[in-house]
Amino acid sequence: MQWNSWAMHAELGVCSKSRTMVSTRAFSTVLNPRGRAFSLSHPAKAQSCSIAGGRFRYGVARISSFFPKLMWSEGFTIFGSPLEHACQLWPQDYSNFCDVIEEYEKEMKILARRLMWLMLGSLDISKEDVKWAGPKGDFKGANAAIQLNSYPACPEPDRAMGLAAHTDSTLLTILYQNNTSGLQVHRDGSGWVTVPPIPDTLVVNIGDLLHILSNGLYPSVLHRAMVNRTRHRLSVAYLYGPPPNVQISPLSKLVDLTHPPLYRPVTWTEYLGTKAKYFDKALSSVRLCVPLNGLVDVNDHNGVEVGWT
Ligand SMILES: O=C(O)CCC(=O)C(=O)O
Ligand SMILES: [Fe+2]
Repeated sequence: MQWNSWAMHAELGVCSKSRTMVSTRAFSTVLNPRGRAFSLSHPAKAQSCSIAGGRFRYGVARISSFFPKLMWSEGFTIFGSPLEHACQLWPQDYSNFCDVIEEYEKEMKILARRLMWLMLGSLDISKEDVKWAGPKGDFKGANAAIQLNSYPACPEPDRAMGLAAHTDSTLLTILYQNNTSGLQVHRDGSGWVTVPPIPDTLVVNIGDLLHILSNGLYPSVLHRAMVNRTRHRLSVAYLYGPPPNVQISPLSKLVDLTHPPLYRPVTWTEYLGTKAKYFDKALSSVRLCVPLNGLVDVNDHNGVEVGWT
């Protein structure tokens, strides 16, 4: 199978079961501006920053600290079960939110594993080649988080940015967008390309860890989110990564004399720390040598301006 390496539209009919479509539709209820998460009062959202040791995080994008201006967005990050926080945010009625998140998480985990093996299989990588995937190749120890993003309508969309250009620190990210455009990916030669929402379709973005694992054969995708003058945009990112303390390095089958390992081994935990410190220079900070084709990492943005005016 030929994969488009910058972003893939994963047709749900092919890659998953119809239950995932139910889940994505249910998001309209739990995320709708007049519905749930983002309609909470500011104190309630702020409170969710501080409960239960950061398993549920509300706030501005983590990458905000690298930019002088605030981004036009807010987000909830959910690690593991949302139950404890949802109980506190909606004491009378938390089960719908939890049910949708938990069902979605279950479906995404299955889809992420399938996508991993489709992509690795295309490189001739089999279960024996990825020890940390486990004897059954089910990536049992894999870790994931769900990131709910909200981009309110913006009166001056040309002067604001929803989410500035970045690559994800994941193996892959499976993205659901509501019916409002905003996601753009960067392609060499073409510049910023809009990835419009297509009903019942998810977008798959390659993250930095798959870039490392594939020794650059699956380059991570530089992407950003624009805002809209009249429409409130919502997106849900399923951030999929390896077990936090497993060393990720270029797979030995992909390395030889003419294809030396381009990156040193790094754990997800370590890489997240590196990203928090170096942001767009994170991937090159773990690079061992320049690829023979001379191309630098997309994460270095190939000279692309990551800010906005
Ligand atoms: O909202 C989007 O389309 C992009 C979200 C994103 O890039 C992220 O959550 O990392
Ligand atoms: Fe992202």
